[in-house]
Amino acid sequence: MSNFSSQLRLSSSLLKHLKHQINATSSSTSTSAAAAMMFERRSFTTTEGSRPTIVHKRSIDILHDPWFNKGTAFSMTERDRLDLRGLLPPNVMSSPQQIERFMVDLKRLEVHARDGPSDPNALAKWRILNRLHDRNETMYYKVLIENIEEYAPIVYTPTVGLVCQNYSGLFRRPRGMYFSAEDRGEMMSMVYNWPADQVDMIVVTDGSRILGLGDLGVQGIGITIGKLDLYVAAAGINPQRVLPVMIDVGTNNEKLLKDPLYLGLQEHRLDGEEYISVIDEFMEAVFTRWPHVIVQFEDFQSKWAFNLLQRYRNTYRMFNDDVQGTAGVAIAGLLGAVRAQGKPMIDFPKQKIVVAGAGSAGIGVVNAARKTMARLLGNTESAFESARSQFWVVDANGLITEERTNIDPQALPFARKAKEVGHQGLKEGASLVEVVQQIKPDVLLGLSAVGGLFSKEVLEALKGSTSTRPAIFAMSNPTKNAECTPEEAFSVLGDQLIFASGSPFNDVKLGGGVIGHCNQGNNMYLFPGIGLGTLLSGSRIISDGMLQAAAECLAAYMKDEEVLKGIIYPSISSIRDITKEVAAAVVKEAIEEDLAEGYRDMDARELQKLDIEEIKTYVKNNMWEPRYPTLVYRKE
Ligand SMILES: NC(=O)C1=CN([C@@H]2O[C@H](COP(=O)(O)OP(=O)(O)OC[C@H]3O[C@@H](n4cnc5c(N)ncnc54)[C@H](O)[C@@H]3O)[C@@H](O)[C@H]2O)C=CC1
Ligand SMILES: CC(=O)C(=O)O
Ligand SMILES: [Mg+2]
Repeated sequence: MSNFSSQLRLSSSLLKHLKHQINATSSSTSTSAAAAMMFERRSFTTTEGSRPTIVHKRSIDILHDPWFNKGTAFSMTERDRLDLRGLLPPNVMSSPQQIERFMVDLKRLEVHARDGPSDPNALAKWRILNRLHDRNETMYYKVLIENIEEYAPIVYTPTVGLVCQNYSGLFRRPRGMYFSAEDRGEMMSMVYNWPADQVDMIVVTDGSRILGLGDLGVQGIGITIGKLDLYVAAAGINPQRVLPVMIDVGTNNEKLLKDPLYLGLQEHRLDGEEYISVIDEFMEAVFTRWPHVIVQFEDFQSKWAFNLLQRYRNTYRMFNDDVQGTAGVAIAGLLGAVRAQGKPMIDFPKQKIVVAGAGSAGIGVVNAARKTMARLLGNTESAFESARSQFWVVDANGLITEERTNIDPQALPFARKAKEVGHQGLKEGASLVEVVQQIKPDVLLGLSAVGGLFSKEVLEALKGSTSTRPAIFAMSNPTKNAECTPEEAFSVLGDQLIFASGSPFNDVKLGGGVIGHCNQGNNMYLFPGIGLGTLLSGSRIISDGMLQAAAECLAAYMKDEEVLKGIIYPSISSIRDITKEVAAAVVKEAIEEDLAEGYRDMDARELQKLDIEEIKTYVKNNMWEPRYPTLVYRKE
């Protein structure tokens, strides 16, 4: 017998012996010394029969202790008793249900792997990374930062979409906080269940529109985790100071409402004043505990995205990523498309832009693009008014005109006059292909969540574009929801096309050594810098000027020679550098607008003295790096 296997046999017989001792004699005086030591190490005492187990830890420490953790099976009274409220999804599961959920997920793995976006092993890779995240945060972020190009598509779009769709099955250890409609009146105390005294960045969702996948209810927590992974990897926000939040106000997804293994509240979504009061309570609670936190709203259905943004943006440090982050990234790309035509920036207000999708993202983009055009034309009222006529917005019911009944107030400023579009050979509800045929736009931008919307017919129609380099932004996520693929687009429109997509695709080889570049037009190039810049400036709010500065910085990041090749966004491998630049631009603007109140030792007056290079150094020095700190033990 080898030395190793004899040791194994010895230790297994010792284990058997210990087990026997523990089972047989937990109340007996003859409990073995070894078993007693084991009890002591685990810091609990146990008693026989149905008497409770005494634990000497609470809250997150219990969830992280495999000996005590019951996961979703903690009853509501236990959750209250042990300060666990908010640290678990709201639906209490029985032990057999937990096991069923685990088994269903285990069996589904192969199916999901086949279902995966572009990488058949994407979900398996996510699981491996997630387990590392649970075990060793520093190492996890080191791996992510050093391999960001390879793993951003796993922790973020597209795989994060698949993760959200299957979150009830994938859920193992909780991450982040859950506030549910059942917690009304309790949130102010619940926030103290979170173990960190300092939180810099919260990403919150209500799960109502996750990427282009619709209402995923409580499972939407996955997107907040993915976004915060980028905050750490790209912006160097300390991972101990980020908090993903899910506000579960129910779901209108009928499949989830009927799924016995669903982890969220199984009731229809709250609406109206009831809904607003939950979000108000959440905002008040988090800003009471962490007055300097920044809250990023993510993937709220459009009606609430705009409403909540208006409600909070002048009182709290918050922004809506889908409305404001996406707009900035689109502006940078649209300006890039002008440069790629060899034209000066002042030509931007002449661009004809057709937008498919009038939700939070589409309307956010047209609003910001209109303001940018107006600014380039002198920022007058008439410039703002005339810029409106550069946009044709098409939604599920076709071209939006003033003849539309029940028009969404957000879309109203972009509703075309019936007479005007009549002259263009169009009418209310005209189809996308008709609009493209008649308008011959410079840019076709998709934020519709409809995969394949830019059909062959639409792409053929774009061949009539009056631009020398027409541009397509197929920005919907995840991959399956992209309005078209780069292969489809380049095959019809040829090598002069400028192409960007929301989720990553490979470049296209067009023959003769020519490359059709696929840019990733995703708000990930801005939101980390907006958050970091706001944090380090200590700005009270996030102003339009700060968002504009971020977008202009991203646009200016690209060199002429890249842009002329059709490369309008940076490679994701430089996301940490671009984020530093964006954050510095945001800090500078906050200082100029007199909003900056300072951060830690850098007070408002010190900030005022910094030039842009010094601001960049200040930003860089405040970005967290994944290095192991030296640890020292001290007795309590
Ligand atoms: N690349 C990026 O950085 C970002 C991408 N997005 C993507 O944008 C998409 C939309 O997001 P939201 O605006 O919040 O969603 P939403 O659901 O509020 O809006 C979707 C819009 O598309 C319209 N639509 C549906 N079918 C259509 C059709 N056949 N033709 C034209 N329009 C159609 C709807 O009427 C609606 O106006 C999602 O897929 C999301 O992933 C959102 C934010 C950032
Ligand atoms: C990228 C993003 O925020 C979205 O697709 O919703
Ligand atoms: Mg989003």
